[in-house]
Amino acid sequence: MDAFVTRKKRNSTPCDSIAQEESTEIKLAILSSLHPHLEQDTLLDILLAHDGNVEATSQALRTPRLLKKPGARSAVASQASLRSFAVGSGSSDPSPASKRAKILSRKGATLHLYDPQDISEHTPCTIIHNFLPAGEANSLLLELLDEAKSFGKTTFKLFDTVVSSPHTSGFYVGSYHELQEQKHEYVYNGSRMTDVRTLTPQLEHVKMQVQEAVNREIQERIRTHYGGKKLKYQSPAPWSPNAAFVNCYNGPQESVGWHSDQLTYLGPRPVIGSLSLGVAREFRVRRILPSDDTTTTTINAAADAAGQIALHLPHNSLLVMHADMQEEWKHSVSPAQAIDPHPLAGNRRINITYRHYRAGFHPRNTPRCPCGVPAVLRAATRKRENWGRYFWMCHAGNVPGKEACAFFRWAEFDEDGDFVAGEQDGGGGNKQEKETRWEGEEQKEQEKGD
Ligand SMILES: O=C(O)CCC(=O)C(=O)O
Ligand SMILES: [Fe+2]
Repeated sequence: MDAFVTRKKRNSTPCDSIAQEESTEIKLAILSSLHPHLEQDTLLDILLAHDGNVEATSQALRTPRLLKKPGARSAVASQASLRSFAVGSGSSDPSPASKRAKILSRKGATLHLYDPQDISEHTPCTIIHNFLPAGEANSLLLELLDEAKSFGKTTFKLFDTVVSSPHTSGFYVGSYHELQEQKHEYVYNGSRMTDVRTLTPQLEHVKMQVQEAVNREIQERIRTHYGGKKLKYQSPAPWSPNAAFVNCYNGPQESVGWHSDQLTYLGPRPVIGSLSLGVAREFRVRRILPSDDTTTTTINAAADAAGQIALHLPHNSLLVMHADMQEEWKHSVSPAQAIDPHPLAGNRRINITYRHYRAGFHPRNTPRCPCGVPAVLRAATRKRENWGRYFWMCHAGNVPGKEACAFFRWAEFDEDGDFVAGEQDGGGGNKQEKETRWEGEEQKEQEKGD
């Protein structure tokens, strides 16, 4: 960890401000892995109180009397239903929507939403309770509890520290051919996946039901939230999942920290169908706020943490994360103080995220950086002027024994989120020359914007 904490700042590159934003997430990931029983908000508060110093924060957490009192602590606001609030309020403000917006904008508060209509109105998600016939949900739960016995924790390298996710997971694809491709061509956090499985007949069967429901919800979302037109870069093709990540959270302390799902293989504006089984847990979402101040990373992080919304995901609920989710919001499953055991699962929660890996984003089609590791696709969220743009960057920093290089390239897509002609870069050719040219151009572009 020392290497990370005392890491020297690199020379200014186009992705420096992005790296700074990332560093708060990384610090939180390290702290989460060292103190898995603590909520991300608490870790963030204490990290801020220790000026962003991970080592001091971790030391203080090991010795509670050393804790600096954070200046502004997160409040927790519980609101069973925004609708009942709006109806019951005697305020002179005529618009229920503006009343809701006021509650939602309360900085530092966590708002608990249960009602599907509230969730759909105020988050980029929709929820369907009692999604599968009860017997089918139970049978899938039992099968996946059994599968989960052999799941592992995802570990990844963050500078000199190997961090492992505080839950276990398994990855499933549709065919043996896809399984081989996943093992030998795809790269996650700089490593290859060794445990890839084929979808069980039950996972396949449920996939078809999820597919139908998600496509219906996408159309509804377009009608009710996007003014009748799909989002720019959202794929116009029907959503057809071809992979599933299955997560197992064994006990109240198992969790997943704040993140957005990787866009690298899903492409921009992806939609994800997420089915929860077993113990009910809290799924939190918060908006990503752009910030134009590159010097106060920790303050930005605090602003970022404002206005969390907690959704409750009971057994047999399908959550659709819509196309406005990954680029504009982050999500997490926070550790719970207490849970209600489930009759079949005990303390365990199973979550299946069905995803569509786009053929155009197969690693053979996407840029590789000079270190030979496929580049990672990210949405620019740091600076207001770059909002809505995407970039490819080196992910070698997460490969054990490799240093990240300075590779950075803005990504360009057509209206439907496919690469524009000439952008594809899987075939080699004048790759090095092209990359150097791109980097130079983007450096200039960035300087103009600063
Ligand atoms: O467990 C969940 O509900 C969410 C899991 C998740 O965010 C993920 O797998 O990326
Ligand atoms: Fe996720």
